[in-house]
Amino acid sequence: MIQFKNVTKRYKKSKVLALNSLTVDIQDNEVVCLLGPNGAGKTTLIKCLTGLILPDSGEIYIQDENILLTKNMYMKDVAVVLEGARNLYWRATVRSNFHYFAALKGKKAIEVNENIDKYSKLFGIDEILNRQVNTLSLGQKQKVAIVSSILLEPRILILDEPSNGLDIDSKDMLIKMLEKIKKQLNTTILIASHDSDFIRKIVDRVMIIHSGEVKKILINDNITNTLIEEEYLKIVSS
Ligand SMILES: Nc1ncnc2c1ncn2[C@@H]1O[C@H](COP(=O)(O)OP(=O)(O)OP(=O)(O)O)[C@@H](O)[C@H]1O
Repeated sequence: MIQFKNVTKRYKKSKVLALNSLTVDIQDNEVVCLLGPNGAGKTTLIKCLTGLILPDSGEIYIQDENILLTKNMYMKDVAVVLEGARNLYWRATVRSNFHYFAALKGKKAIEVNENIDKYSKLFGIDEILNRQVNTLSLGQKQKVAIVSSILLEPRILILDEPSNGLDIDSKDMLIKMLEKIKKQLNTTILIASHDSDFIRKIVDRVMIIHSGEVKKILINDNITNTLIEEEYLKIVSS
């Protein structure tokens, strides 16, 4: 379980209170969407969870371990896929990217080759392993970015606007891919997205964030686009 307990972050330069005593739990193997307007605090929350910034106060737990005290949890357990596959080197091949990012987490090529084969086959990218990333379509890049992030089988996967720019087929492919990751790797998946149609097809819960607080949690029990949008507008305009 991931637990945010009274997490507060005020940026010194802008003096903006980006997280305001935010408290929320995310269960193991759950797919959760963070939905909120620009400036709501979604990226700040993700940055705190990945160790890129430290909150001013509060606690963040992964499996009962306070990660603000034991920073080694970040590298091992949390993987992030940035928007637009920005976490790939576009001039390198797919395989070189996999080796490079595994090396950053302390793994030699020989230690990840088995997982490269396994996950490339599972997600249908084995044919493009030797292609340079900049020759791939956006949908293929997104697949590669996700496979790169799960090679070391993280406990938590965070995706920032993963459906941006994808056509209907590629979005369906992404949904199937995330379902497989959830099922086969038991990963907890956190998605920041504004795409309500994509969200309703994949998530267990939607957390609506505004002014650095979780204002509402919707459980995905036959949730509709309209319901997500209505609840969102109610909170944003209140
Ligand atoms: N490095 C920074 N320095 C100063 N202020 C910042 C910084 N990063 C974010 N902020 C401010 O903190 C608030 C929350 O920003 P954050 O990026 O977390 O929002 P967000 O919900 O991710 O927005 P978006 O949907 O636009 O990405 C905003 O008012 C933003 O201007």
